[in-house]
Amino acid sequence: MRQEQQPKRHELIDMRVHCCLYFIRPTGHTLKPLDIEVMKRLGTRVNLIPVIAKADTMTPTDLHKFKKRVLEVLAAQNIQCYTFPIDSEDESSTKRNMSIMTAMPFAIIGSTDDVMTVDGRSVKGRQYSWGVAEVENEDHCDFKKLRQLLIRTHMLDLISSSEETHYENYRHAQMETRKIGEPKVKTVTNPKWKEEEEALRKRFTEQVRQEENRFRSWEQQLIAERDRLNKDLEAEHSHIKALEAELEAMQVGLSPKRK
Ligand SMILES: Nc1nc2c(ncn2[C@@H]2O[C@H](COP(=O)(O)OP(=O)(O)OP(=O)(O)O)[C@@H](O)[C@H]2O)c(=O)[nH]1
Repeated sequence: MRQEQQPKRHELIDMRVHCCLYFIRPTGHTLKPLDIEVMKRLGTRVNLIPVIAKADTMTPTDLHKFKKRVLEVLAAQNIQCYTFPIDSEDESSTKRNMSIMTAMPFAIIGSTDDVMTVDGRSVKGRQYSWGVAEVENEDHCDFKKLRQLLIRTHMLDLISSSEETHYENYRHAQMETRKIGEPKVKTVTNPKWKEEEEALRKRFTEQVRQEENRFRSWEQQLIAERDRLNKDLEAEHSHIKALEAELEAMQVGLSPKRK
């Protein structure tokens, strides 16, 4: 957005994130509250694609149940995940889109190792005593479908929906709350910084309180000293008045004798 506000806009570099793969732990239960909260926030900002990691750690039945539960939670919590139109003019594309969409959330096996299958094929996968979990086998996981979506069939759609939906929403919100050309107000969200900020604020308040007390007692001392000096002054005044009266009396007493 800052690039858009510059005088020269023809060499814009697209720094937007077009897709976010959210890896879900293969717990077999359901989504954690933290997953829900984070996915809720991400879903409104970016094309969010949920992925179940380490799919080889679950049996196909458990995986199926887990996927179902995750989908139910996503729907119940109104979490916005990336979707695309299924129907296409070409029947095979419609079929392909359907198979990709029904695989969500994608269950993935990750490996960079080449291993040997029992039937003698060298594949990317994970070797176990019971056999090989193959990364690119659609019966084992959804890696191929995810790869197809990301870099073959829907890459353009991911880019354009980032632009048309997520960026437009962001732009709209920013234009409503920010004056053109003004930098974005940065808010401190790190909980550790918040703690430090809170501790600093407490220390500052405590120091201010101590200083105020010190000034108050100093003020009391000054007032007491002023009162004492005033009293002394009054006493001196009375003393002088008494002396004056005495002097006057003496002068009155002396005057007739002289006559
Ligand atoms: N069973 C199984 N293990 C996996 C799979 N993918 C990764 N692992 C293992 O999980 C561990 C973490 O894998 P990484 O590739 O380092 O994942 P990461 O997200 O970088 O993990 P962090 O280091 O925690 O950030 C390693 O021991 C991997 O061998 C998988 O699909 N199945």
